[in-house]
Amino acid sequence: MNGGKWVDPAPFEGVRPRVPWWVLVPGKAKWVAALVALVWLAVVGAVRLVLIVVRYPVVTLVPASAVWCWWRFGLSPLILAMLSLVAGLVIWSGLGRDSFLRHVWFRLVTEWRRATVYVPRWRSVMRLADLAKRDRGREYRPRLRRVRSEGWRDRVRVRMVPAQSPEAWELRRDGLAHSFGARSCRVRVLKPRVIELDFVHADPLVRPVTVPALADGDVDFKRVVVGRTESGKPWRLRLLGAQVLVVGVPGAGKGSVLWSVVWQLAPAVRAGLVRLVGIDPKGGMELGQVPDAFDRLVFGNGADAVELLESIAVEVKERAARYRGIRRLWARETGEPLTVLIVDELADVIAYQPDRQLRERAVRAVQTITSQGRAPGYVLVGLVQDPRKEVVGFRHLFTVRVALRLDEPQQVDMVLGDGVRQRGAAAHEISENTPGVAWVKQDGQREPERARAFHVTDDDLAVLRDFLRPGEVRPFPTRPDGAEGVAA
Ligand SMILES: Nc1ncnc2c1ncn2[C@@H]1O[C@H](COP(=O)(O)OP(=O)(O)OP(=O)(O)O)[C@@H](O)[C@H]1O
Repeated sequence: MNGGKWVDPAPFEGVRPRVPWWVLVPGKAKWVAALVALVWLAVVGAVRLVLIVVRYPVVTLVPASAVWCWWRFGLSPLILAMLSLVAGLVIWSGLGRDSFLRHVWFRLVTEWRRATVYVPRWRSVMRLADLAKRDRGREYRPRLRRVRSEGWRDRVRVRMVPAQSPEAWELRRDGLAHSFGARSCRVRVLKPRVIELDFVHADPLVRPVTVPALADGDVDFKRVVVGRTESGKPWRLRLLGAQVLVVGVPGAGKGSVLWSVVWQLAPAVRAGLVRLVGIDPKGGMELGQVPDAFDRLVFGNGADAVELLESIAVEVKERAARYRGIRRLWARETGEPLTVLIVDELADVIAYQPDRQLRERAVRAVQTITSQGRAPGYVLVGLVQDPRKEVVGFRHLFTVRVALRLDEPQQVDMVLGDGVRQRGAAAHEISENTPGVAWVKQDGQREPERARAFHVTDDDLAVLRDFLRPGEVRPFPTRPDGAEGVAA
């Protein structure tokens, strides 16, 4: 009222207070919900803690035990315990270097590198490499999962963000390697959305691999050991049911792959289970070193070589016809030897032969052997320097491809197939100082493997010659009871 006159009050302009939704929940339910949330947080926290302790025991358990020991017993017992621990580790490293490295040293390096390299740099590298994405204000960043150091490489597991493909990582391999202080980086797919990055710090194949002792014994033709892979496992080369192409520039070590195969097959050759046939267009410089290993051997790339190829192609067809409907793959029960045809410098026979007719006959025979020889037990191991299409036009018929040192990156694609170089198979970067090192790709296996063939020295070849002396070679096993058919 103002002098008896009504004045409207000013409208209320205050902001109506907004209360969170849970304030409206009845009191009892609120307490129950809070309790459930607390228990949930405690469980998640405990699980995470256990995971951290299991994954990184050194940086968690050692300081925790030290603090407990100090608190419980005092400083002197702690120092004594530490000294005993160090002494124990030194003795362990002396007695069992490998187990010490695996269980102690590499674990330490793992935890050190995770804490000092990967965790601190991860976020910024992901952003700068364009591997983290933003959508409606939210950042999607690849998750850094388990890290495992093996001395020469760090294996870093990553969970990709949605809609990301491994190719996005393969394209950034070099940048990632530089960012994390590694010499190179390779990408492997583990399962959907999870990949593993190999950050390589050193080459574990710098030292030559010596051949094992020659001894009679069974040879598994699907897994013939011809060297060592970079993870320290035997390099197993499939021969049975495969055709093998070995490519490398001069001096890359093709000879060592060839002789590693012969070395491992030698007991089977002596037992008559394997028949080696060889063509050496270089006049016998290579295969002529152990001529007794071969059932038939031709030096040169002329008519003799072509006739040999044609006779093998005829055998392939004849054996395939006999096996048809009875067996799908050669086995020793057939009583017939597995035939391994080794052609050193295949291009000399099928591409560089100046006589067109001879060349075409050789190509036809080699194509027959590679395309039909798998089931009846005929394996071609072909070695070439130049993988171009004009030289080997039917590379796809070789199911196992070995790329030793090559000159150009394009040659790697030619030998190993498209996309394999992108995953890290850099055969063109193999050092001249490590002959025998190769990238191997087998059909049906996504990831290529890096390995080094045995170093078969002249002395080893002398041992091989001795082992395969003619007197020692037994006759090929005849078919059971001279039967025409083949046992199933
Ligand atoms: N696996 C290996 N480990 C260590 N040294 C090797 C290995 N393979 C080859 N070498 C060495 O590298 C050199 C060249 O090897 P090799 O003659 O086998 O190469 P290549 O590719 O067959 O060459 P070319 O095409 O000229 O015949 C040789 O001195 C050999 O001793």
